Amino acid sequence: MVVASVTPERNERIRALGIPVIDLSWRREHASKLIMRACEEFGFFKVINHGVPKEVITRMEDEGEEFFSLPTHEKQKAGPASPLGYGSRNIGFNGDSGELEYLLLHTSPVSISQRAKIICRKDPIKFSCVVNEYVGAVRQLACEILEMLAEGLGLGEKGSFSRLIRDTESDSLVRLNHYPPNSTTGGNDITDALGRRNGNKIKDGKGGRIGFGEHSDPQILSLLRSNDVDGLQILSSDHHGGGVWVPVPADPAAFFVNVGDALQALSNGRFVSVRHRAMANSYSPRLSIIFFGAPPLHAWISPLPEMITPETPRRYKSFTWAEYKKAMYSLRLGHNRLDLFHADDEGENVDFIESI
Ligand SMILES: C=C1C[C@]23C[C@@]1(O)CC[C@H]2[C@@]12CC[C@H](O)[C@@](C)(C(=O)O1)[C@H]2[C@@H]3C(=O)O
Ligand SMILES: O=C(O)CCC(=O)C(=O)O
Ligand SMILES: [Fe+2]
Repeated sequence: MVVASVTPERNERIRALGIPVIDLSWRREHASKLIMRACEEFGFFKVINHGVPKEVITRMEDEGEEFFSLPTHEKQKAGPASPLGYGSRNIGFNGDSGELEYLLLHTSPVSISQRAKIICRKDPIKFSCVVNEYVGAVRQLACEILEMLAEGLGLGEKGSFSRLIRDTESDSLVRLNHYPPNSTTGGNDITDALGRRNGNKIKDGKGGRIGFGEHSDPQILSLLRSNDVDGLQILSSDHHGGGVWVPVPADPAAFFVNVGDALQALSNGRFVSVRHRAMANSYSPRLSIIFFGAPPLHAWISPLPEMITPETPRRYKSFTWAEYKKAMYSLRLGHNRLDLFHADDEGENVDFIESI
């Protein structure tokens, strides 16, 4: 059986490097070329002039702030996250934790309206409207970016990627992460489901508090936006197979775009899913909102035929999104779960999936 690899402990290196910035008001072919390059080299870039209205963002951020400012016992009514709902410190089901609390929601309007009744008892209809409006605008931005990537690859069908997250049965998620300030500065602590306070700080190699540990996003494309508090870092690989953590300065006017594992598989490895994490080392609370664009559960993820050539043979097996989710929820946050679906491990991922 194949066992997914966990990235080994690194002697951590942190370096300020330039992050690709794409201005969506540029000429389309120019922007598309730069987006392609960013997805090939880093799997990460920042977009400005993205067209998501400021008011839509502000309304969503206000709902998040209002929810996280509720007393703990009120927030806990929307939890524990399983995986959807309110979570505090615990991430997933396999022992990962971080210095944060969060709300994880499915983006289907039916699911949002059901959750809204518990998350926002005061005005669930307003909460649903605000989230639906945000999701609609950000999904549209994700689709535009995916269509530019399809054009950049010269695919006959520009909707090859975007149709998966436009689908009404798309399994896309939206997550609000709240990282409280460092408690030694007098900030408000968070408690986990058992009421434990954050006494045991989760540290990186340099004494920083890890808010959300190293991982890649499993979906197709993630769009992250945060308030003006820093914390996000991406792992940039050097040419010796090592990596360096690159801090990403906060920019509330921008969206940060992550290539996810599913896009790496669809593009046969041409686009790389970026490993990233969030530090919670600040004096101010950090609020991030992430849209994870995903296919429907029954959709097949398979390298597109155009991406398989004699020079670039098939790297990944075909799998459904449901199979991938099953594998990911059985693994830890930091696992390289796409490793389980390499084309050269004939039949082995099937054993793995059947055994979980
Ligand atoms: C530990 C886990 C949490 C996670 C599911 C997983 O088993 C491995 C991937 C994690 C992740 C990272 C990106 C997103 O925040 C997330 C919602 C996702 O789709 O995969 C989380 C999962 C989660 O928190 O439920
Ligand atoms: O909150 C952040 O900045 C990053 C969180 C993240 O990577 C995630 O929720 O998948
Ligand atoms: Fe992430």
